[in-house]
Amino acid sequence: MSLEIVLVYQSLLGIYGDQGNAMVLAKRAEWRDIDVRLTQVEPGDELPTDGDIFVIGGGEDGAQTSAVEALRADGNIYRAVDAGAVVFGVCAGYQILGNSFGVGSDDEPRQGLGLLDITSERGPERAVGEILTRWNGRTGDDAWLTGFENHSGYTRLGADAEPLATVEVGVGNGFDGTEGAVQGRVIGTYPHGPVLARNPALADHLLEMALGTELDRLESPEHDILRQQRLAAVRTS
Ligand SMILES: NC(=O)CC[C@H](N)C(=O)O
Repeated sequence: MSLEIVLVYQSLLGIYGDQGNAMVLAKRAEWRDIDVRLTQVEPGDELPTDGDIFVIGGGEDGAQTSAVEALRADGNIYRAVDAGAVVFGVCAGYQILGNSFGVGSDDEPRQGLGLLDITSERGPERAVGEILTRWNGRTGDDAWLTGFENHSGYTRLGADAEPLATVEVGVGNGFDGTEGAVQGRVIGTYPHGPVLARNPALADHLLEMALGTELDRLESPEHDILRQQRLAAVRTS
């Protein structure tokens, strides 16, 4: 089995450490003896149309506008999604996957990529802090998702997108107690952390979607302890 992970536009969307999501995906695949290639693309480079998982991170309002313009001009993200790629966007990377986002200096809605049926606009107050959600459709300990959020934009879901999770602590999408969105193989979420380091089951879910096969669980007691610490911290905050 082989897998290409594509880390998109670190120069624009690299300030929240979400590149760690690409590293977590690569490591968890490697630990299972999957042949992994991690490709970084910057504005001006063409995105590979045959990438398996595209990872997009958080960034500032202006940078996310530049990123969406470059991605639209490139166009290959659409070809990759049509070919079955998984796309995972965090915060600004989540908002730009939607139909529009209005979080710039003038709050004017900017056109998104339209890969998720969501719209984002400035919320009543900036959401900053630890977030705890329950992953919809999952049970057990893996269903708890933790991270930290830091965003002004709040997000409404349209009919074609399903929420990823339900908020227990924090703001998430902001309007209705939901967090993140899923539409086919495109997933967006607000938490940083990196979120896939905090929530390995979500990382494995992306790998399984991309590979089209179920993966064996990886035993990692250190990660389990770290995860329990993060869960305890947010529950008592
Ligand atoms: N952390 C982020 O990526 C922030 C995204 C966006 N600029 C907002 O404030 O909503």
